[in-house]
Amino acid sequence: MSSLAIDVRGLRKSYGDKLVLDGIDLNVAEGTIFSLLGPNGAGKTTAVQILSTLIAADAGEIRVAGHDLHQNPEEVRAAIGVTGQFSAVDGLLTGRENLIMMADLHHVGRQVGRRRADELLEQFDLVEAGQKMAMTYSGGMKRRLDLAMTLVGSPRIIFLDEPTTGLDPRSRHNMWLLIRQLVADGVTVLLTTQYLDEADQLADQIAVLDHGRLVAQGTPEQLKRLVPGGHIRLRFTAPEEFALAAQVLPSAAQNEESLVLQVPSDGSVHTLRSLLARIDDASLEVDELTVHTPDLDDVFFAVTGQPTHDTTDEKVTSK
Ligand SMILES: Nc1ncnc2c1ncn2[C@@H]1O[C@H](COP(=O)(O)OP(=O)(O)OP(=O)(O)O)[C@@H](O)[C@H]1O
Repeated sequence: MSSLAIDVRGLRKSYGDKLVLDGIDLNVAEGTIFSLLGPNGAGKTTAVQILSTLIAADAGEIRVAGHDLHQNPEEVRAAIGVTGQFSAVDGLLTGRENLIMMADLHHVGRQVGRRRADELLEQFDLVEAGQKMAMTYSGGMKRRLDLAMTLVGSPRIIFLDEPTTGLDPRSRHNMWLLIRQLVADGVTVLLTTQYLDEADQLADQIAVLDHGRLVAQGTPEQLKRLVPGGHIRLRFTAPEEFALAAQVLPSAAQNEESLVLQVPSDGSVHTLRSLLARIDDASLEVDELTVHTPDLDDVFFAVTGQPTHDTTDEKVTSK
């Protein structure tokens, strides 16, 4: 038995002329969280659908839970759970009934099924809600129930396809706690997400998928090292101070509207000191100075050449 929960080599998939996965390799170690990160349409869902036996690949060697996916799809299915973007929750059933229905599908037996349903309602903070119809649930509750339903069959590997898309910050945070708990209990999680902070928060390993190709792979820290430095952000109140600073610091990216300069920086104290010296020498009145270490947004930009959709920073143009 290998210690890889998922081992993929040369996975390819096209829809007609459209190449969706262009020969990707993935190694997911048992008991870890692996995040497939990419923008809309990158091929994340397609990869999950293939790995969970829902659709067939055109090419590639794939082992999931130690089983060859082509030769032993039944064994793979028995070892995995999938929570997709489209919920399996039946709105006309109560939360508890949904869980019991799932237990029946897994043939776990009546008593065991009911006990498991109650344990999961407890674990997912749905004890009270468990008696109510799922159609009355909030988005966060529905996602929790959906994940709980995935766990009824005690899978060793769980595929979570964008588990927090559309959730408010608190519900996202709750979901993260639950996902971490699953891994602490020994489950392996393959998680797709468009959210850099989610991959950063949860993943042991991240693979960045763009147009069907893996453009970067590593731990969050390794990926951040791809973008040395980050920047120091200087904000001014007076336009003339901003203009003067732009002359003194020609390497800085400028945003004239918000009077902000971004000076590239390797994050070292030395660089910060020399910047402060230049500011002092030119007697610049800086309203605010902040140091930004690189985050996954920077990585994403560096490896795909495009910003992520949820970048909230003001627009800063390079000179
Ligand atoms: N059944 C299909 N037939 C034709 N094209 C498809 C089909 N399913 C997906 N595609 C295309 O394959 C590409 C990858 O889609 P996929 O859903 O895997 O991306 P994704 O990274 O999961 O994006 P999202 O975040 O929007 O779910 C897209 O261009 C999509 O339009």
